[in-house]
Amino acid sequence: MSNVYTYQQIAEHNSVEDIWIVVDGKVYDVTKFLDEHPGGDEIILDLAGQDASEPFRDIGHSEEALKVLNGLCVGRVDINSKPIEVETPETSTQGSHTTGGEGSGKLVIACAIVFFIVAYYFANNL
Ligand code: HEM
Repeated sequence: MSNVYTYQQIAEHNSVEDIWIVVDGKVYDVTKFLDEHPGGDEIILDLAGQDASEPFRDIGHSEEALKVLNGLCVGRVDINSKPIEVETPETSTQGSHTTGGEGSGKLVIACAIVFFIVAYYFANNL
């Protein structure tokens, strides 16, 4: 595999539709493998467009995993390029903005006010 890519070029492949990762100086297109990954897609998405050598090794992937990885190779990293910060893609489970906490806080205050009004009413009428 003779294609050589800089970290800048690799970082551009960081969306769910097009995702590359680096393992030990080689570049892998994991787009199609994402759904099949036994460790889940999120874990790979977090490393989209970046060097995943350490996390990949830390998991202790099997020989079988290494074979799959080999089949996904699209080139190698330009040795003169330096790793850069990459924004990881949003997934459907992230980024949901709930206002439930704030809403229930207001409800507690409203209940407390009602409680004190009722208590005041009874205290003055008994
Ligand atoms: C393209 C790269 C990758 C390939 C081809 C791959 C392949 C596999 C395969 C085949 C397994 C099943 C167990 C085994 O055979 O070792 C597996 C499990 C796993 N992988 Fe990956 N993996 C990749 C990248 C990663 C990365 C970057 C991480 C994260 C940091 C990761 C985390 C995991 C975890 C946590 C499991 C364990 C799942 C379990 O046993 O519950 N993988 N992977």
